[in-house]
Amino acid sequence: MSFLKQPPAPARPNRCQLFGPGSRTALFEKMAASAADVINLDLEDSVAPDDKDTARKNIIEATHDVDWGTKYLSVRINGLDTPHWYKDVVELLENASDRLDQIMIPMVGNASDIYAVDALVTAIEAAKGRKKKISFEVIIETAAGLAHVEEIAASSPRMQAMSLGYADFAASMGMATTGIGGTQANYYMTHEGQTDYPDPWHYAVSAIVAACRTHGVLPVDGPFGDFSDDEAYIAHSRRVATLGMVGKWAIHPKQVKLANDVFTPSAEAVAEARDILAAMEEAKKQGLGATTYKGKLIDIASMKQAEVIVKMAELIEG
Ligand SMILES: CC(=O)SCCNC(=O)CCNC(=O)[C@H](O)C(C)(C)COP(=O)(O)OP(=O)(O)OC[C@H]1O[C@@H](n2cnc3c(N)ncnc32)[C@H](O)[C@@H]1OP(=O)(O)O
Ligand SMILES: O=CC(=O)O
Ligand SMILES: [Mg+2]
Repeated sequence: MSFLKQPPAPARPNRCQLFGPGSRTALFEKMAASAADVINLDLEDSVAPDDKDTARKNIIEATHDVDWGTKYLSVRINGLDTPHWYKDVVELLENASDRLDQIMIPMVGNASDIYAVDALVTAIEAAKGRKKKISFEVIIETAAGLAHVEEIAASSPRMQAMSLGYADFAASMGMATTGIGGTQANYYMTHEGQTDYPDPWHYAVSAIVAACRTHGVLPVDGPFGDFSDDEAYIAHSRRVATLGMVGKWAIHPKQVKLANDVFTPSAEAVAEARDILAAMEEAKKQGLGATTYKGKLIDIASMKQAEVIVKMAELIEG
C-alpha cells in the first residue's frame, strides 16, 4: 500500500478506436460518421512507403475539411526506427488544424522514445503558437516495450492512452503465429480428453493495465485481425474488459458496434453496482464495514469496484 493516491485516467470515453489508412481518403467521412469514440488516421503500417507523403497531406487536409464532431482525433505516426517519423511530427504539428487532439506513437521501446517526440512536439507547439497541447497515445508492441511498460506509462504528462499491438508484439516476441489477437490454436492444454485454450496475451494485457492504472493512462486493447468472426472479437473484448481495459480498436467498421456494446456497462451491471453502493451506505449507517448482498460478502472494497462501473456508465452517458 502506498500513501500516494492512484491518479485518474483521462475522463473521456475510449470504447472504440476506429483505424483507417491515411491513403484512403474515401474512408474519412465514413469514419467521422461512425459511432467510434476515437478516430485513428494511420500513417504507419496500413500506408505503403511510397504513399507516406501523400497520406500525410491527406490527413492534414482532413483535420481542416472533415467534420469530426466530438470524436477524439488521433494520427498514428511512423515508428522512431523509420526515416518518416520526424516529417510526420513536423508537418502535422506545423500544418494540422486545432482539431487534431493526439498523436499515436507506435513501436515504443522505452521512455526516451517518448522524450524525443515530446521535445519535438513541444518546440513546434511553441514556434507555431499552438494553443492546444497535443496528447500522446502509444502502442506496446515489442518485447522492449513490454519490458519497459511502466516507465513508458510515466514518461510524459502528454500520455493519455496505451494500446497492445498484437501483430507486431507477436512478431517481436518470436511467437509462432500469424493471428492478430484472440485464441491461438496451438496454445492449448489437454487433460483427460478435454482441450482448453487459455489466453496467450494475458500477461501483456495485465502488465499494460497495471502500468496504466499506476500512472493515470487509459489502457486500450489493440487490433483483432479476423473481422469476419464477431463472436471471437466479442469474447476477446469481454476478456480484456474484465482485466481492466477500457476499449478496443476496430480495424473494420463492423467492429465498432461490437466494441461499444462490450465496453459500455450493461444496464443490469450498473443497476447492481448502484444496489451495492446503496447496501453499503445502509451498512455504514449501522456502523458496519461489511454486509451481505444477494448472499455474498460486500465490504468497503466492493464500493470501489461498484464505483468503477457507475463512473464508466456516467462518463459514457455524458
Ligand atoms: C496491425 C495494425 O496496425 S491494425 C491498424 C492499421 N490498419 C488499418 O488501419 C486498416 C483499417 N481497415 C481497412 O483498411 C479496411 O477496413 C480493410 C482493408 C480491412 C477492408 O477494406 P474493404 O475491403 O474496403 O472493406 P469492406 O468492403 O468490407 O467495407 C465495407 C464498407 O465499409 C467501409 N470501410 C472499410 N474500412 C473502413 C474503415 N476503416 N473505416 C470506415 N469505413 C470503412 C468501406 O468503404 C465500405 O463502405 P460502403 O459500404 O459504403 O462501400
Ligand atoms: O499496430 C498494431 C499491431 O498489432 O501491430
Ligand atoms: Mg503494429
